[in-house]
Formats: sequence, structure tokens, C-alpha cells
Amino acid sequence: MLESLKKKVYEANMQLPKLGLVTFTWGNVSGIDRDKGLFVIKPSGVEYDKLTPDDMVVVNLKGEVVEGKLNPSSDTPTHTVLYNKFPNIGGIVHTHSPWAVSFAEAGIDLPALGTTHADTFYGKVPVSNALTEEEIKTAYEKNTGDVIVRTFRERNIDPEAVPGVLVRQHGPFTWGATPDKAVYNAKVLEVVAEMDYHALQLTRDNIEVPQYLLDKHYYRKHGKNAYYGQKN
Ligand SMILES: O=C(CO)[C@@H](O)[C@H](O)COP(=O)(O)O
Repeated sequence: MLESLKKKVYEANMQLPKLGLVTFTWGNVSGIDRDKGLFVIKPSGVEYDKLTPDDMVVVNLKGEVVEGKLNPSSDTPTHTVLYNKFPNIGGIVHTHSPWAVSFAEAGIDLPALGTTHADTFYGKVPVSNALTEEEIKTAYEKNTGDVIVRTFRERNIDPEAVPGVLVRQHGPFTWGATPDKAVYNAKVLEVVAEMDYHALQLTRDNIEVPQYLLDKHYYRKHGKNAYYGQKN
């Protein structure tokens, strides 16, 4: 089932090592068929160079495996929450890309310091709220999804304008209209995180956030990639 989506999700997963976004088996990509209410995700712990489209696992919106000979990614509960709570997204990426993880571990939001950032993320990319010890012990991956959604709701951030988050002490999740868009946003996030690190170091953190980048007119003209509603 969903052979075409499995191929798309497989190809999106294979972009992660090509773009330098993952080490070993870290990270995963999923994509959803909204009409069927099913999504396809990378199997857990499989090396990218051994992955095939047939290895992809089909999961329903309750997070239950519908088809697949392998176990779904350990992050499947997080993907499940995001597909349920962010109704327009078509693809999700999780990586441990080092520059984005550095900001997640430092607990520092990624500020919009330049157009490279603002053309994809309309405003800062937030670090999520911290999971409580209980949330970590009981259902880490599902609670990660709930904490991401709660962070966006409490900070009044539109996930269509900021298609990504830095999960505190963990790493980035990005999303988009399609798995490919989610991968694009993951790569931009990593590139911008490296740029921001150097800009903040060069200015010893005394850097001005250009207000025009937070202007909706700029975003509407330039932020074409961020708005994941464009399915193509
Ligand atoms: O963050 C983690 C583990 O800490 C996971 O995201 C791994 O990076 C990938 O796990 P699988 O998708 O292979 O289960």
C-alpha cells in the first residue's frame, strides 16, 4: 500500500546523509496521505545505505503500524502528534544536525538575523519547553510532540510561518507541505544555525535583529519556501 508515498519518503530520507544532516542511523523522515489518514516513516535503526522503499513503515494517525516488516522510527509518536495537531503539514524531518543541536542544547532560540533565515522561517525558530522528568520517563517521544505543540501555542507561533523547532536537549524537527519541503527546511535550519553561531560570536552576541525581516510584507514577498501550504 501507498507505494508512491513510500518511494517519496524513501528518497527524502536518502537526502539526509547526502546533505550532511545525519550521522549513522540518526534522524528520520515521514510523509502523510491526508486522504487516507496514513503516514509513511523510516524504520528504526536502519542504516541509510541499506534502506529500500519497501522498508518504509505505514502508520495510522493513532500511531499504530498498519503495514511494515520493520519497527517504525522511535520518533513515530512525535510525528503522530504533529500530523494530528498541525493539519496542513505533509512531511516531517528529524535530525541531529550539529549546529541546530548546539542551539537546542544551549536552550537558545535561533534568531532571524538575516534574509537566509527569513526566507524560510518568519521569525525566530524556538527552542521547545523542557520536558518534565515525568514526561521524559513515561512517554518521551509522544510527550516531545505534545511539548512542541504546546510551545507553539503558548508563544503564539504559527507553524506555517515557522516550519521547525529545536527540541531542548535533543535536536531539530522541521516540517512542510511535502517530505522534500521538510528536508529543504531542515537543511536551511542547519545552515542558518551555523551562520547565526558565527554572527553572534563575531558580535559577542551584541547583534541587532533587523526589524524589517519581521515585517509581514517582507515575509509575504520572500518567505515563499516557509509557507508549506504550496503542494508541488
Ligand atoms: O533522537 C533519537 C534517539 O535519541 C532518534 O531520533 C534517532 O536519531 C533515530 O531513531 P530511529 O528513527 O532510528 O528510531
